[in-house]
Amino acid sequence: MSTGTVPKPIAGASGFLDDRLGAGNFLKRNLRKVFPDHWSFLLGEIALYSFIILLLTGTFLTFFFKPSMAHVVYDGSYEPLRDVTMSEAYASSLHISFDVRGGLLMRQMHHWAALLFVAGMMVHALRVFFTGAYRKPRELNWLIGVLLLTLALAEGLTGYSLPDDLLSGAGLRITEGVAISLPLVGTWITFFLFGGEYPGEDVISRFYSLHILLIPGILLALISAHMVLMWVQKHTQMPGKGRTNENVVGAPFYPAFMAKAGAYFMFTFGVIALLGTFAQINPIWLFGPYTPADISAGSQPDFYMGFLEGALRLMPSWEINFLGFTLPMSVLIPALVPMGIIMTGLALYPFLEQWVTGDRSEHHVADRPRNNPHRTSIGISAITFYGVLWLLGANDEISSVFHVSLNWTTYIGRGLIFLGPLVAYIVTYRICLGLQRSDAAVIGHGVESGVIKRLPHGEYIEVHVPAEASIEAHMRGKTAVPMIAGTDTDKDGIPPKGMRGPLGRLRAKMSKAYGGEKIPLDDGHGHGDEHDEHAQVGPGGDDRSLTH
Ligand code: HEM
Ligand code: HEM
Repeated sequence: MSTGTVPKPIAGASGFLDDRLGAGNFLKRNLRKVFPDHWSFLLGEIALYSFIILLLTGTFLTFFFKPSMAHVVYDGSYEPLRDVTMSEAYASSLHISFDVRGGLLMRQMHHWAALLFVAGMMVHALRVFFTGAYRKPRELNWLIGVLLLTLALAEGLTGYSLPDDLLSGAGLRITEGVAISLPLVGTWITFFLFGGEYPGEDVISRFYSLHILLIPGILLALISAHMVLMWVQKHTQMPGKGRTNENVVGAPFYPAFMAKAGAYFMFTFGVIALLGTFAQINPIWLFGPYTPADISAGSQPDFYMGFLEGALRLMPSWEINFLGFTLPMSVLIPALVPMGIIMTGLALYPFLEQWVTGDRSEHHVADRPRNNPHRTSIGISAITFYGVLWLLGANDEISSVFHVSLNWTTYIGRGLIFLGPLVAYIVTYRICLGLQRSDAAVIGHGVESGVIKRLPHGEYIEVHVPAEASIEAHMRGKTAVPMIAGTDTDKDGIPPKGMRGPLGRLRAKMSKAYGGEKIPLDDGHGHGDEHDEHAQVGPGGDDRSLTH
């Protein structure tokens, strides 16, 4: 949607392009495109800008990093490791850290940007999830997002394996353990990845190709597709005054949004530069080179790998021996199940929700999380599941800092992994309903004005006034969660098509539950409604009904 007259700079630029490419109208239309405004829409931008910084700092690192496992004797300026034999990869990472001007800053900025990239992406995905912004027509962009998240984890893993110090070696060792545990293809994959027996001489150069070429290339292509789709489909907007499924209320891309985005990029850059300057990250020189025989104490992966590490630590040591083959469930289950549950669950969610609700309409106004309590509870349950695994990834630290036995952290973790999501679901559900009731109370009774009034019979009440129009419009932007129509049986007792058989019955039940809770906004049964303190009285003292 475009607004107002075309500003001079756009007219100039579009005239120039029109004369040469005939693309003036395209530019005019798109530069005036309206973007809605909400703080949570900035989360995706954090991921975007961190990615740009990763490309810039990563390119700098490639000038000096040597992806080779050939042995060299270190003769750089870091005294404690002088004359130690190590791989060229490790020696070059030390060289970057101590002898290349600005090298350590670039390494640290690269690492911090990687953390911010994944963290930004995660909270962005949560924002999209909790507001239901993945619904039609944005399912494709959601799927691209899930792919981006998976690739980012692979990019991080290949990245922090590159320096070939003791810490990255510990990560590689786990990667090898997981790969070799795969039934049938495990040994082959491991030999392919490591170029023979672990650790071999090839893995760093292979990870290097993946890390600087293949994965960033795919990431770049997918991020571009993600942005184009977002542009074409338009952004969702939060409910509010005048906002409907048919319009977009906000500021035009040029100049308002562009200025904001530019400033926000600078801000992200500044934060990463400050972190890179002042907060040490991955001090590879502390632990020395990787040798398979050494075990590093206190080694922790980057935060985004913590959940897989936790899953490994949580799992009992089960294995199945069959016809001379061993299936190490203690590695296989933690490697495949959490990743499988979380990523597959994420990818399928929009389609499952569509199947359950039967809702095939387009949604351009986002939901407030409280207004879809089941979705919100499922999301918080998933976060709890992930969080327990993540915490368990650091159970050695928890054990030593809090002086509890390591075994107990594991036992408690094993209980929490089942119990935690359940409790989280119930609590979140109640909180959502409570928040809906409080909205209903505001709409039904207005907000406290601070004015105390004495009634003729002596009672004191606080006068309530209508909430600000914009707040009320925000609260009223609530659409009921649909249910499949006709879940009931017909006169012969036969359920409608698509609802027959065990799966159909399950679908009908889920549909009823998912769309079932209804707290009307004007139900007037907000908190403490029976008391007069909620009397609907205007500021002037007249009795005034606020029911709309
Ligand atoms: C074109 C893009 C990229 C290039 C050219 C690049 C290049 C590099 C190079 C050469 C290193 C080894 C340097 C060293 O460790 O001293 C490295 C390390 C690393 N990369 Fe990247 N990278 C890119 C993108 C990414 C992305 C998207 C991520 C994040 C998910 C990432 C995460 C990491 C991590 C965690 C390290 C370890 C840093 C450290 O040693 O502390 N990289 N990268
Ligand atoms: C490299 C990582 C990513 C980047 C750079 C990125 C960037 C963005 C940006 C800038 C927007 C528009 C502003 C906003 O809504 O925040 C957006 C929208 C969107 N993103 Fe992402 N995103 C990434 C990953 C993801 C992931 C992991 C998911 C989901 C699993 C996802 C799903 C979506 C969806 C569905 C929209 C449209 C939302 C709407 O219109 O309200 N994105 N993305």
